[in-house]
Formats: sequence, C-alpha cells, structure tokens
Amino acid sequence: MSKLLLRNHAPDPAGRVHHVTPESAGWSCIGFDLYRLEEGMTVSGEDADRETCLVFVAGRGAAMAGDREWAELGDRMSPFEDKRPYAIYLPQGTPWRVRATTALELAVCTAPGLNGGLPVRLIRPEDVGASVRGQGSNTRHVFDILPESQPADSLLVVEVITPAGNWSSYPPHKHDSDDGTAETQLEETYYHRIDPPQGFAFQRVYTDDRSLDEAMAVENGDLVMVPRGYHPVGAAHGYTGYYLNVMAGPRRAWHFNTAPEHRWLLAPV
Ligand SMILES: O=C(O)C[C@@H](O)[C@H](O)C(=O)CO
Repeated sequence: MSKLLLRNHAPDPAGRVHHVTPESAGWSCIGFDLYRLEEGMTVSGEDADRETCLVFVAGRGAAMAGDREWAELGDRMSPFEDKRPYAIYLPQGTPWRVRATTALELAVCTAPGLNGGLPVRLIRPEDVGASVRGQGSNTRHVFDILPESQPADSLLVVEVITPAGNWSSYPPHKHDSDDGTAETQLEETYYHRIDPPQGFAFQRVYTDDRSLDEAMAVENGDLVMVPRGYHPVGAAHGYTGYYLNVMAGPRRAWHFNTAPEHRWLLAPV
C-alpha cells in the first residue's frame, strides 16, 4: 500500500482515527488529527508553537477556546448535506476543548504559528465562501473555510464536494516549489469521505519526472498525504466524494501550476 495513504479504521479509546504530525509525515508543517467522538466524549488540546483550526465535519459539540465558549456548534450531521461547516481558528498557545453533544466528527488541523497575536475566531457557516469550479464532469463544489484572504499564520483549509463520476483537483496542478510568483510550496492532506460509504474514489499523486507516482484507491474515511506533485481526484460513478484539505508551507498563498500537457482542459467549452 502507498505510504501516502492512511486507511480509515475504528477510533482509538480517545476517539482518534487519524494522527498526522510533521514527524510522521516527514514534512515541515501540517498536523492533522481526525476524531470520531460518541455523544458525551471530550477532546482537548493546546500547542505552544502551532495554530489550530477545528472543523466540525459532522455532528455537534460544545466548545471552549481560550476565553471563549459556545454551548453548541455544528449544523450538519453529514458533510454531504450541502451545508457549510462550523470551524474555530485558534492562535498558537490557546487551550481548547470540545465535548460531543451528538456523534461528532472533528478535524484538528495544525501548522506552525509564526507571529501569534491573532484572536480566537469562530468561523460560522455564513463566513465560509462557497463556489463552483470547473465545467461538465470536472464540476465540483468548494467551501473555503480558511482561505488566504482570512487571517492565519500558516493554515489554509478548504472542503470540496466532487459529484459522482466527476473529477476535482483537476486538471492536475501542483504547488511544491516557490519561485516567489507562479507557485507556492504547500504540503497538503486530503481527508476523504464517500457517499454512500461503500463507494470509492481514486487519487493520483505524481511529479513531472515520476520519481513520485502513486495511484490510490481511496475509501470512506481514508487520508492521503500530498508532500509534493500533482494530486487529482476522480469520484466513481454513483459515489459522491467529499474531502477536507489542509495546506501549509513557508508562504501562506495558494499559487499553483497546472500540468502543461493538461492545460487545454481549462479552455471554456
Ligand atoms: O479545485 C479543486 O478541485 C480543489 C483543489 O483546489 C484542492 O483544494 C487542492 O488541490 C488544493 O491544492
């Protein structure tokens, strides 16, 4: 199995399913934990050097972050409900806690805090930008949770719904070198969900010279790490894809290059 693919599995006693750190991934910036909590379970954290974005992927919870508290956040029981998520941005050194008030799928996205000083911020569904990208079988739906236009030190966070049979992160693009203009160097994680859950999608991660070239069959709840290279996704017929992307790198900007041989696909039809 590819080293870039982390399979879904039953949660550990703390409710944790995925645990990616810069050390485990062999990269510099991104940390990603995925919790599947039963009602009443609590998860907490604090990182002196890293900022955090908590994403309520599905379900509801009571949350505390620094000196802020919310009795209940979360407005969808599935990421396939066509509703934008709740999220919380926390600067480095902020303690947080979430108690599940229903079954709760919570993503904990982290990256280096640089300056700190930003306030804790609730990101409500109405704060999340929604857009449609692509055309025909490349149409997909994007929710910008923490785009570069919103304050953070390193993190970029986005959700994408890929309709059944469609492609996304496509035509293939990459963001793995920084020449100061055309492209930024960003690591990326893909947390995948599939509807209905017995379905699958495919993701390829590859470089121009093919020194990295992995094609992965992705199932519901799997996680893919993209250290570099192109990273397109194809959803199988009959199965809608969802993924949560976390990106981070030395410069907080999402500038990418589309693979030259596939740029013709960008022409309007
Ligand atoms: O446009 C898409 O289909 C989503 C991608 O942009 C995805 O967020 C990504 O690949 C970011 O590099």
